[in-house]
Amino acid sequence: HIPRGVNIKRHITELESHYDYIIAGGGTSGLTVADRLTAAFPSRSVLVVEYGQLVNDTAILQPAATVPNPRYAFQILSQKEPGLNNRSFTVTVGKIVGGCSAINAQMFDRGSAADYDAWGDVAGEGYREAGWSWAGLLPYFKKSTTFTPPTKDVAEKYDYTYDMDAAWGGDGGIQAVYPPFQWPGEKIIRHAWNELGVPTQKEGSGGDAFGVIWFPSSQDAQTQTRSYARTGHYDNVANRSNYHLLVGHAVNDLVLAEASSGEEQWEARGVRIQAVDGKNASVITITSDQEVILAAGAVHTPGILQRSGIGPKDVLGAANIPVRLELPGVGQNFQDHAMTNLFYNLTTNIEPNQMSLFMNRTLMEQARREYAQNKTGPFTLSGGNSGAFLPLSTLSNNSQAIINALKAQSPSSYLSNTTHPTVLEGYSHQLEAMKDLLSSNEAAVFEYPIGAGAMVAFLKPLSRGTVNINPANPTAEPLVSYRTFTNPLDVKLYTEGVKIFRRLYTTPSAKTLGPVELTPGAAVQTDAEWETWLKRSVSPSFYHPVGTTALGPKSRGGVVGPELKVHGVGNLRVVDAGIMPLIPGTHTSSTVYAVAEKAADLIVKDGRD
Ligand SMILES: Cc1cc2nc3c(=O)[nH]c(=O)nc-3n(C[C@H](O)[C@H](O)[C@H](O)COP(=O)(O)OP(=O)(O)OC[C@H]3O[C@@H](n4cnc5c(N)ncnc54)[C@H](O)[C@@H]3O)c2cc1C
Repeated sequence: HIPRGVNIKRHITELESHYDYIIAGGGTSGLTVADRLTAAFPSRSVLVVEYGQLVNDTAILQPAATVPNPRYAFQILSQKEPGLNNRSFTVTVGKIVGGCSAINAQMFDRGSAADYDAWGDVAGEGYREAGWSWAGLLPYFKKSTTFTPPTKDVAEKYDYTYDMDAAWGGDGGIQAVYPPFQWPGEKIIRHAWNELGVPTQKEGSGGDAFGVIWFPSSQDAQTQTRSYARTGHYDNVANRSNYHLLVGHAVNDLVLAEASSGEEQWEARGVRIQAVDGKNASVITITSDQEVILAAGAVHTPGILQRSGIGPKDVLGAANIPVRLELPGVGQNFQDHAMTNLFYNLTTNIEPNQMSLFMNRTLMEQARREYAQNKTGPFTLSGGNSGAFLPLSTLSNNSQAIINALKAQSPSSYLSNTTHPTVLEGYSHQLEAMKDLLSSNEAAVFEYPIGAGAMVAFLKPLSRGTVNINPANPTAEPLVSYRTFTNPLDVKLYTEGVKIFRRLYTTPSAKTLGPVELTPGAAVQTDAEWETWLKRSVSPSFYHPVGTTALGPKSRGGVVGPELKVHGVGNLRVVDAGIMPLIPGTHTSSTVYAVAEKAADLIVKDGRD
C-alpha cells in the first residue's frame, strides 16, 4: 500500500468549507461512488468522510488472513436475541478506509436472478422498470469487476469452470480470480453433493447461483492480494485535485433546509461532523452544493438519518429528537444470514488439508515461501471459492408443508408490535415474494460453503430486525436487534437445512473421509431436538447486514425511491447495503459494488442535466 493521495485529510482545518458532493462513509460503496464522481466531474469537488483510518497493514492484503482484526472493525454488542435463548452477539462491520471490503473473506459471488427480480417486485410499480432486477443489475455487476480467468492448467487441475459471456467482461476496479490453489479434499465434498442429486453449475455468477457452484475471490491476479474498495477505487485516483478524503471523523447528522419547491419537504445542504478520538471534539458543519450521499453501511446509515430527525416517530421521540420527517422504514427491515456449524472428525481425511497447515510447521513454512516467491499455494486462498447453494425443494420433502404454513401466516404476527403500518405493508409484499422464492428450484435457501467444514448459512430469513439509535445516547453505537427466529418458520426451515449434513456424510464420496459426527451428535434426532440445538448454536450474522434503508415507496415502508433518493428530502441518497429490500442468497460485497455503480450512474446523470 502506498498512500499516493495528496488529498488525504486528517483534520478539519485542512478542509474546504464546502464541497459539491459529500459522501458519508469511505467503505465499499462510498469509495466506488467517489471514484466515479471525481472522474465524471473534474471541476466539481467531492469529500468523503470516513470514520476509520487509511491503514497500511500488509495483513489486510494477505488473502489467507480473513479473521477481521478488531482494530479495523466496529464491534457492537447486539440486544439480547429472544429467538436465540436471549444471547447477545458481536456485530462486526468495517471501520477503516475500504470498510467491510478491507476485512471480508473475499468470497465474491452473486445471488440468483430470482433474488434480484424480487427486489423490483417487493418495491412495486416502477422499480423493475428502473432497473431493479437481475437484467437491470447485470451490466453493473459486469462493469464493477475485472475477471481474470484461470490458466488452462489451473482450471483443469481444480475443475474450475466459468462463462465469460454470461457473467464477466467488465473492466472495473475490483479484480476477481480463481486462486491457483485448492485443497484436494474439497473435490470429494463437491462430488458428495452431486451424489445427493445437487448438480454442478458451469457458472454461478450469471444468475444461476444454485447447485454446486464456483465463485471467484476479490483478488488481484498478478499479486494474489486482496482487491477491495481502496485498491480498486482509491489508491489510483487519490491524487485527483477534486477529491478529498477525511479520515478519523464521523458524520453525525445532516444539515437540512426547508425545500424551496417540488415534492420534497427538506433539502440536504451538508453534514455535521466530529473527530472520532478527540474527546469533546467540536462539531463542524461542511456544506454541499449538489448532494449528500450516505454510504455508512446498513448498521450506521440509519443513525445519520435518525439523528437528523428522519425516521420512525417513536424512535425519534424516545431519543428527544424533533421529527423533521416521519419516515417509518429507517432502521427497520434489518436482515442478515444466520449461520451455524456442525463438527465432524474426518478420521481418514485427505492430506494435506487446511488443518495440516496449522499442525505441520514444515508445510506452513513451505506455503509461506511459495506465496512469497511465486504467489501460488495455500496462501492464495481466502474464504473459499465453492459452495452448495440449495433451493428448499432439493433439501426436503417438507418444503410444501412449510410453504403452506407460510401462506397461512398473517404478516403482522411476528414483526415487532411497534411496526408502522407502511412497513407492515412492505413486509406483506416481501412474504409474497418469499413464497415464490421458497418454491423456486432456482433460488437458494441455504449455503454450504465447501472447505469450511460443516457450515451452513440461512439465505432466506422471514424474521426482520431493527437498527435504531440508542435513545439514551443517540451518538453512541446503535441498538442492533437481529430478531433471528422470531418468525417460528425460520427455525423450521433451518432444521431442514441442517439435517442434510447427515445425508451428505453418508454419500459414498464423503464416507471415504471417515466422518464421525461430534456436534450436535447422536442425542439430537427429532425435529424438536434440532430446533432446541439450533436456538443454542446459531449465530445471527454471516456478516451481511442489509435492508435498513430499503428501496421502495413510502407506502411500503421504503426509505429510498428508484433513483436511491431518500423520500421527502432533496439532494440526499443512500448507496450502501441498506438499500437491499430483501437479502440476496449470496455474500453481499459484489452486490454492493453493483448497486454503487448504478448509484454513481444515477448521480452523474442528474448532475449533467
Ligand atoms: C468480517 C466480514 C466478512 C465478510 N465476508 C464477506 C465475503 O467473504 N464476501 C462478501 O461478498 N461479503 C462479505 N462481507 C460483507 C461485505 O463486505 C459487505 O456487505 C459490504 O462490504 C458492505 O459495504 P457498504 O458500503 O454497505 O458498507 P461498508 O463497507 O461497511 O462501509 C461503511 C463505511 O462507513 C464508515 N462509517 C460508519 N459510520 C460512519 C459515520 N457516522 N461517518 C463516517 N463514516 C462512517 C465505516 O467505517 C465504513 O468504512 C463480509 C463482511 C464482514 C464484516
